[in-house]
Amino acid sequence: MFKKVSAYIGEYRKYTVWAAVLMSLGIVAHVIPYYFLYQIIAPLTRGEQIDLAYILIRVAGVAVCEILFSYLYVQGLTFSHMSAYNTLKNLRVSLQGKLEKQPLGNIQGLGTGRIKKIFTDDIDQIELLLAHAIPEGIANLCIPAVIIVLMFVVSWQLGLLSLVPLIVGVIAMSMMMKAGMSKMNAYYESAARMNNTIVEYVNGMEVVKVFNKDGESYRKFGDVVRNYRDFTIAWYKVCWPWMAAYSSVLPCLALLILPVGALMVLSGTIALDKLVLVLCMSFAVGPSLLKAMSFGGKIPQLEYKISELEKLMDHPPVKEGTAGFTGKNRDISFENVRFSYEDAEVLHGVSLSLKQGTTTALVGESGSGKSTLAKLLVHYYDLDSGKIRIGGQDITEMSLDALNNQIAYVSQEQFLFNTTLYENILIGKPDATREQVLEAAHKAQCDEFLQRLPQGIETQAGDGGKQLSGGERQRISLARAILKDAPIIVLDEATAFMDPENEEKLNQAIDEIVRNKTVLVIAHRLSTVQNADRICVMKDGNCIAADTHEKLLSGCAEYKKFWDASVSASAWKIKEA
Ligand SMILES: Nc1ncnc2c1ncn2[C@@H]1O[C@H](COP(=O)(O)OP(=O)(O)OP(=O)(O)O)[C@@H](O)[C@H]1O
Repeated sequence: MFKKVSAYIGEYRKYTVWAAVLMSLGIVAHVIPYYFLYQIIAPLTRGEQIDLAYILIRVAGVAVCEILFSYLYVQGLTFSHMSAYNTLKNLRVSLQGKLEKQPLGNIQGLGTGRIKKIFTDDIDQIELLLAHAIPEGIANLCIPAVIIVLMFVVSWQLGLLSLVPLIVGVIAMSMMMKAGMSKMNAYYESAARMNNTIVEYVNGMEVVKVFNKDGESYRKFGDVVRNYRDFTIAWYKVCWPWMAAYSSVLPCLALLILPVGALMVLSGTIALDKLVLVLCMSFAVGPSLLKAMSFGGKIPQLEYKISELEKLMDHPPVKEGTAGFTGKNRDISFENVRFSYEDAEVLHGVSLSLKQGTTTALVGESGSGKSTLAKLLVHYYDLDSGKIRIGGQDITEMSLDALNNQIAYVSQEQFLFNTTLYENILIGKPDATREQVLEAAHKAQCDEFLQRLPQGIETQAGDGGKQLSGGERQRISLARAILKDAPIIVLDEATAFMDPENEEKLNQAIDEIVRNKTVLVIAHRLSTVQNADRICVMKDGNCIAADTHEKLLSGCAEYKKFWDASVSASAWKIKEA
């Protein structure tokens, strides 16, 4: 576990070592006062006289040691926290990099709540390991070990006795870990379910309010919260008795040493001042051990969290090459593409070619695989078999960055980041000038609503872009794609939220963006794609025909059926009463 985490410490490893050294020295400073106390008490037990100066010097010694302890401990904590928080930063950055390269399905499969929990809460818990458990735990274990050795030197019998609470404490702690482990996975699974459900509930609040006020979603919410409560209590219940056992046994070393030591003094086995020395030392053992043990109890939880993190990090990324784009042009070919989500194959050997500078439309029933084909082109997933090439180059040979530079993808889900609309458009080309951003917004027909907004393009998009309407979000996404000016454009239902007037405007803008580009467009309304150079008809995960609108009308019954349906739908009128 430490090995895995320490891989992310990097140059801050030495800070963790320094932290352990400083904290150990701090604890030595914390233990020495017990020797000063012994120096005050021991002469009294021997009936010797001590003066005020003798006592004051030792009291001053105690004060200096405690100040030194505080100083060293704080310095140690400073080092350990610098190391810990830099490691957390490295972990988060690395996790983000790895997530970006994973198939989208893995990420979506885990659920937003769970990923959020791993990114924030679970990684934060590693702070406990690096900033406290390792340096403080080591310090708090080393000192009792040294003291117990010293006890053996003073009196092997009392040294042996000091091991009794230690052994009982370690047994209680390991029993607690064993019992806790059996409940821990269920507890964390339930925590992950609760997180996912809460995120789902908040995202779907609108639907819940309209359709489901007393229904399934509220029930599901209540169920996961109750479930989490039950697992938490069950977990604590099995741990508490053992926790109580080691918490009460470890600090009571003096209670054992005093009666046994008294008997030894009476039998002449040990001098009284030696017993006092061992007693004084025993006061320093309990608190340190208790602290070290408290970290021990957290280790299985950390192990679980780190393994969850690893699962996320170690999942194979999509196959990515290292080459840049070396295709000879921007022709695109899908060659016998097969693809499955989990075990269900949804594309069964699709072959399709798109000529550079032409527009190809994908049409077909809902669920026929249009969006999936588009997502495969932008390499969100690896294929089961087959190839996708751009200009003859297999997309798996090029780096994701290189592929990304070739394609602007406007998907069905128009996600905007919670920053200004300007910043949202700028994502398309981070080094663009303000004029270029405004120009892109203008081309995407954003002017009309930007003028309405009090802060125009500097308006905040809100959480996920919720401040804007669906159509407005779509236009901002298009502006992003226009700014990117990539040679290949993928438009997935790009005009889905448009009213007829806006759709007309947007189609003009799209005509302008797509000029001289290789375009793959998905649209349900056939009227929007009838002028495409080629239309590919998808059915049940197959491309059953690919041709021009006219040729398909006469040669493809499935397309004719779609076309007739779309013509009759556009002729629908709501009857006046
Ligand atoms: N993330 C996913 N996990 C599992 N199955 C999925 C996933 N996304 C899509 N599918 C399934 O794959 C099939 C193809 O879906 P896809 O979204 O590509 O169809 P589509 O033709 O674009 O549909 P629509 O026109 O409704 O958007 C469907 O059966 C769908 O249920």
